[in-house]
Amino acid sequence: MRRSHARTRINSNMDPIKLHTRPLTRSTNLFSRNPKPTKSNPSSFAIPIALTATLITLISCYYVFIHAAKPSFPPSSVKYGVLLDGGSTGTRIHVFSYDTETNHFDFDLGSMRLNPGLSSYAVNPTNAGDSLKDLLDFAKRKVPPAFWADTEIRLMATAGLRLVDVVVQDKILDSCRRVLRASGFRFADDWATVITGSDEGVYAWIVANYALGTLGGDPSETTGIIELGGASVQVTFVSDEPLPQEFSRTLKFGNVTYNLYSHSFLHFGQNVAFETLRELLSSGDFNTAAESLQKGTYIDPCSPKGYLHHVESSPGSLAAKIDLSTLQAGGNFSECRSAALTLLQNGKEKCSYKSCYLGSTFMPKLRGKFLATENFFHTSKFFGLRQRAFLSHLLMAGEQFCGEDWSKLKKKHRSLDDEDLLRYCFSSAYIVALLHDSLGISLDDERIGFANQVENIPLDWALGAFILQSTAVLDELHPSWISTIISDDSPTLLSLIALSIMLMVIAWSISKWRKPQLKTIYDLEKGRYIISRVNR
Ligand SMILES: Nc1nc2c(ncn2[C@@H]2O[C@H](COP(=O)(O)OP(=O)(O)OP(=O)(O)O)[C@@H](O)[C@H]2O)c(=O)[nH]1
Ligand SMILES: [Ca+2]
Repeated sequence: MRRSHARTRINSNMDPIKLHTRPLTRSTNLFSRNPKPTKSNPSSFAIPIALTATLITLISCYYVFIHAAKPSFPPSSVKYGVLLDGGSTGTRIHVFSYDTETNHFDFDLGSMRLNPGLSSYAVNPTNAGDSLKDLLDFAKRKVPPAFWADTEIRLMATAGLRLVDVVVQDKILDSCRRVLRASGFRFADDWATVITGSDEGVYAWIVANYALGTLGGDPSETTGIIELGGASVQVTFVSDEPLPQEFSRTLKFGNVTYNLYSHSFLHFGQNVAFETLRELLSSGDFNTAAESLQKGTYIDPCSPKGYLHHVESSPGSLAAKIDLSTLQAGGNFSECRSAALTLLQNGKEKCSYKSCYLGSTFMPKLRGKFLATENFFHTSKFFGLRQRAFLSHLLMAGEQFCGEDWSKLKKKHRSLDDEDLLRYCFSSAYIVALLHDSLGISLDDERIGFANQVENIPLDWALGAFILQSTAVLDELHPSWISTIISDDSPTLLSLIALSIMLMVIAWSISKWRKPQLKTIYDLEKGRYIISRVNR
């Protein structure tokens, strides 16, 4: 075939390949009129199709006969962890897992809470361990038995036990150690301890920034935490101020160093603060603005009018029952707020640091964004506030609640028991006195987010402790995209499908690349069709 002639006449950049076809009329499109079907070269298409079919068959076989058939037994790369959080109002057990291959944490294997807390065993400390048994049974239902012996269990007690005399603390912990040794999980006696408030704050900071994806990133982009617990308040955030050693924590994640201020303010937790305030009011040691109506009775501005006080015990301390019958409910938000502020500022005159915002304890100026958790969250949720709500909204809601008559409040909130409903006058006033009057957060500042979780990650300091315990190098902590996108039950299968799709695309493009682009053209000189290759 004359290449040059064929080329100039038909299309100069075509290399004709010789094939017999039928004549073409003038008006016909070069490609129409179904020329006699040319016998295509089977090898040019069959390869990618065969490859793809093989791949899909293999994957289906894998999934049907291997993956799906195998018992739901976690891979050996999975490590379980059980952590008991010994809080002042209750003890809760958390079961977590961590896959050392995918860096993937599973936080929602379950948690269970039992009230009251360990500190309520101060009067009979040797029974404290028995309070853990139901919690341990719960954990054993979550961890496969084959993993129990390798699963570490730790008890970390917080403010509730910090308030108890050290001798009693040890008796309570020994009773717990006895039960934990016999639990079937892996346990060592020094894994049952009262952790420092500073550690508690650091663990909470870790889980918050892990959940926000800022752990391992720029320190100035991290988020601080303020946790209002039952017996203590934790404040932890990155500070660029020089910090006295007792308040300073340095954390390294990968090549990033975080200089943290971290402190736990004991007695400032909401439950203990409320009990302390009412104790002071009932003994007449607290000069509130409102005068008592008759001798021997005192106004309680933090309880809505019509609420009847009764004899109360204070969990977590050795104190005997307090007689609150001398109190008369006189719900008044601003008076409750100023009474709360008096509590928070108690001892400020003894401040020996550059700045003390709570009592006489050092705290640098708050900087950046904060997540306010636990009671901050519960109270904001009760008043229906948005996550990033202004304190001014809480102030208005608190004023209305405190000023409402108790009988009306009970009708409006039938599902809540009296003690739960009562706390919202004090908690709203206490939070404004804490965050605005003491820490200086303005009433219209959006820096504060009220939350107890970020997406599906609970902001439990226990989780932060497990994260530290499970991973040596935290900067790998943030899970890779593949482990966050793919659900836990089929990472392998989904990645195989992703792989096969990729291979199919590669196979297709190879076939396209190798398969010559052919055109059917009519060679006038020869009076017949030929198929020619298109050059790129
Ligand atoms: N309003 C409200 N408060 C709740 C609810 N559940 C728990 N709380 C309170 O929220 C606080 C829970 O914070 P936690 O940190 O768990 O308290 P804790 O661990 O027992 O106390 P600490 O030892 O100080 O940490 C406690 O003051 C509880 O009384 C709830 O559903 N509603
Ligand atoms: Ca707590």
